[in-house]
Amino acid sequence: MTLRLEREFDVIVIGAGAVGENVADRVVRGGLTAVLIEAELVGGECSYWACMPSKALLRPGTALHGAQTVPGALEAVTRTLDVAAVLKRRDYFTSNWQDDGQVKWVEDTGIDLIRGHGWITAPRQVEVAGLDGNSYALTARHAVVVATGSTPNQPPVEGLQDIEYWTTREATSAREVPERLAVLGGGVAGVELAQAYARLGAAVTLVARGALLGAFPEPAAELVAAGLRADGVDLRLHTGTRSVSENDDGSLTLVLDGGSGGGTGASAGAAAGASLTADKLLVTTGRHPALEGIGLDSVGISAPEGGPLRLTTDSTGLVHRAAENEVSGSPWLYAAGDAAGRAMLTHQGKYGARATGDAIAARAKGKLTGEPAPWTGFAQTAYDHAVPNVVFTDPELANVGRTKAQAGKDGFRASTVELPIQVSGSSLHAENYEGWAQLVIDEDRKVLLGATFAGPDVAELLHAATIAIVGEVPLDRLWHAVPSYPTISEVWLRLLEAYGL
Ligand SMILES: Cc1cc2nc3c(=O)[nH]c(=O)nc-3n(C[C@H](O)[C@H](O)[C@H](O)COP(=O)(O)OP(=O)(O)OC[C@H]3O[C@@H](n4cnc5c(N)ncnc54)[C@H](O)[C@@H]3O)c2cc1C
Ligand SMILES: NC(=O)c1ccc[n+]([C@@H]2O[C@H](COP(=O)([O-])OP(=O)(O)OC[C@H]3O[C@@H](n4cnc5c(N)ncnc54)[C@H](O)[C@@H]3O)[C@@H](O)[C@H]2O)c1
Repeated sequence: MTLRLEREFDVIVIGAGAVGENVADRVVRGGLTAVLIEAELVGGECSYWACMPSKALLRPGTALHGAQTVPGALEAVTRTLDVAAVLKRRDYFTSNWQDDGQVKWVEDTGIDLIRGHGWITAPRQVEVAGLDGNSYALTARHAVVVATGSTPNQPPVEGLQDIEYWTTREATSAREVPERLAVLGGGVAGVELAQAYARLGAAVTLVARGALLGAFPEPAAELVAAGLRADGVDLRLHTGTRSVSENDDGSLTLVLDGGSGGGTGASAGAAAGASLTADKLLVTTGRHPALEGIGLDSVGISAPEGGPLRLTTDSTGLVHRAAENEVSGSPWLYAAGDAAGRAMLTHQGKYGARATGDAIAARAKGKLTGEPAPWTGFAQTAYDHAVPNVVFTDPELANVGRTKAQAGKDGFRASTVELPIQVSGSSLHAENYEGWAQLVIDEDRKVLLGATFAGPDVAELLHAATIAIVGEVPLDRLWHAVPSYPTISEVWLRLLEAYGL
């Protein structure tokens, strides 16, 4: 029998990904009740089809290659990757796509969970079509949080809608390695998965309409491109994809628009009019916030004429323009994580979630009115200054804060200092270590605005830069932060010397 159940909570969170979980955790810590609504697996994309499985697929190849770059260890490497063992370890990190562990955490934390699809019907009202067959009419005493994540973009390639292709979900959960894999899109997901599959034995071709990793400084992206090429990835850059069709044997043929043909490294083009045949096609052309079908129109939020449906939020995650959401009255609608459409990264989404959860609890208790001051616990100030990004390829690319171009656009008088990474630590780390580092400096305040590192195992260097940017540490004080000898961090000293200290 189907039941209609009416229930009331302080806070309703739609979406139990990493971000929704963190919002709910913080409001419960703040003394409120919370319910998570989840249509699929508790833990969301990151745990099952994104961060965890993709990194589990990449790490064994990086470890093996790392050993191969150190004489003494190199001689001990006698085999290639054990594909079955790699996939088994990936399955372990995704808990075999079972969410019991995360559900237990939710229960132990004192958060309620309703499995089903949720949508907003009016201010503070949420309807859920429960997976148990029941329907739920929920009322939020204080807040509703949209933490519904994001959805892959489908590029306008003729024939794509008629074939079965891989999104990152299929690529991160595959049980077999295809013989030939075509990857469409030269962003973060594309390069990571291209390298993972190349190292697992697939013949990989990556087609990108622009440069590889175009959002990052070119010398850093060039190093990643060289790493992919060394693994046999065929990079077709500055190359459009006109159409795709399925052949009688089930393989797929892509007709390419042809590239510029010019350039080297991360920006080399493909021959015009080329085609390529593969067994699987992975499409990684970006993602957009998952906001369709969640009832935003019922509270006055709809897509602008001819444009996509997007939310804008204040520094606590409060959604602008939602009915009855004005800060001076009683705000109730928030968005966090990928759904909020800022940086689509787990760590950044969770940071936002902590601030949103704390702000909701503080407002409920009358401890917060209006917008909080920057850098207080309720404000997501770091989104504007220091979003850390790591591309987990081999070599790695790690970047935080502003590039020089972004700094200029934001009105800073910025300069850069950059160097190849050639320090005692790096030469001990690997034979022929190749890396690159750049600092972006605010010339008026003499503090860091951004930093980029590329090279084997540089990801762990990034947090030092994040701390320096968030702390607005003056360069002449940074001079006293002495890097240990011999580590790759010695590049910090070299960069400051090159700047003139
Ligand atoms: C291949 C890949 C690799 C990545 N690797 C990294 C990485 O290494 N590091 C990193 O920081 N980021 C990485 N990301 C990004 C990261 O996965 C996302 O930023 C993160 O998952 C966002 O978390 P979220 O909670 O906002 O959304 P999600 O994890 O997508 O969770 C949203 C949840 O809401 C549920 N939901 C949606 N609509 C409804 C509804 N109406 N009712 C009920 N439930 C609903 C969904 O089922 C889902 O479980 C990667 C992304 C991809 C695609
Ligand atoms: N290590 C990590 O943190 C990590 C790893 C993977 C994904 N992610 C996140 O997941 C999100 C999605 O990753 P992604 O790589 O799909 O997005 P992305 O935005 O990084 O890259 C998308 C790429 O697709 C290209 N593209 C867009 N439209 C196209 C079209 N019509 N035809 C051809 N190419 C087109 C873009 O030029 C770009 O190179 C990103 O926000 C990223 O931050 C993070």
